Amino acid sequence: MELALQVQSLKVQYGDFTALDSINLNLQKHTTLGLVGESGSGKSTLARVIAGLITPDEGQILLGDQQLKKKRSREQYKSIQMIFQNPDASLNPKHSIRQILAEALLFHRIVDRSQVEKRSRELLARVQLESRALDKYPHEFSGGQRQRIAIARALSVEPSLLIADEPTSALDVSVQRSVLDLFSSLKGELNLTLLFISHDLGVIHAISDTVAVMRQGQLVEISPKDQFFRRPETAYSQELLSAVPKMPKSSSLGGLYEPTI
Ligand SMILES: Nc1ncnc2c1ncn2[C@@H]1O[C@H](COP(=O)(O)OP(=O)(O)OP(=O)(O)O)[C@@H](O)[C@H]1O
Repeated sequence: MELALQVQSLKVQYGDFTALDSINLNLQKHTTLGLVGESGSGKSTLARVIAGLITPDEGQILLGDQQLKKKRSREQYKSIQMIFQNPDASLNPKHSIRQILAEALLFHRIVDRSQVEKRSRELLARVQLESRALDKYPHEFSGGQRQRIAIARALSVEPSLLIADEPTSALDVSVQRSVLDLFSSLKGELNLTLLFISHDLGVIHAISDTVAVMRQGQLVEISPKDQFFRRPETAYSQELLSAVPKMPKSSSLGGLYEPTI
């Protein structure tokens, strides 16, 4: 299997504090890596370094076989897109959805001007929104709809890696499931390579092929999903799993996972 991403000996300091320490990680193309770990363990920092929003103090990142330099090219920035917990982080409130999508499509030269409208409609259909959304502004949508628009914007530039950092945790419980289902269907339809961060092990179980566990700035386990949920390698992973309450299968996202230990 081909690698989409390689992270090698990555280190990030915030002043004297080491937020990431000796991180090594490979991500296979067209697979989903679920990243878990307690609050403050460094998950968002790792996501931001990979997306090029933070410069690491040491180590390197390869996208495909290309090493990403400190100053990335426009093409390299485009290739890694990020979905944030709060969709407003990537949606300009002063721009209509038509402008938001057109800007991304044209800036990265994905299509020429004559194709923008058609492609924008297709993108909205992908995230299960109607074309009339194009004339509206972000504040006219619910949180779940705004997250769908942020997903459409990220997909518009055809990234080779999509990073989703807690993309459902700011949403009402009632819409979390539908946004998660959208990720699952996009994953299949578009053959996405996805780095998915969540503190919710039910969500991680539903979406991941591989699970990576962070603790205090280090990666302490990387295992195939089934192995992680059946026989976690470390005592820390076991602790995370045993903290999940048992729920009936149909009750909620948490019910997607029933602990077996
Ligand atoms: N800009 C910053 N300056 C200083 N310290 C920071 C900065 N950003 C994050 N940190 C610290 O680095 C550590 C890792 O933070 P990070 O946000 O990566 O963790 P996380 O695992 O994503 O946490 P959460 O699940 O709560 O989002 C935390 O201790 C945090 O307080």
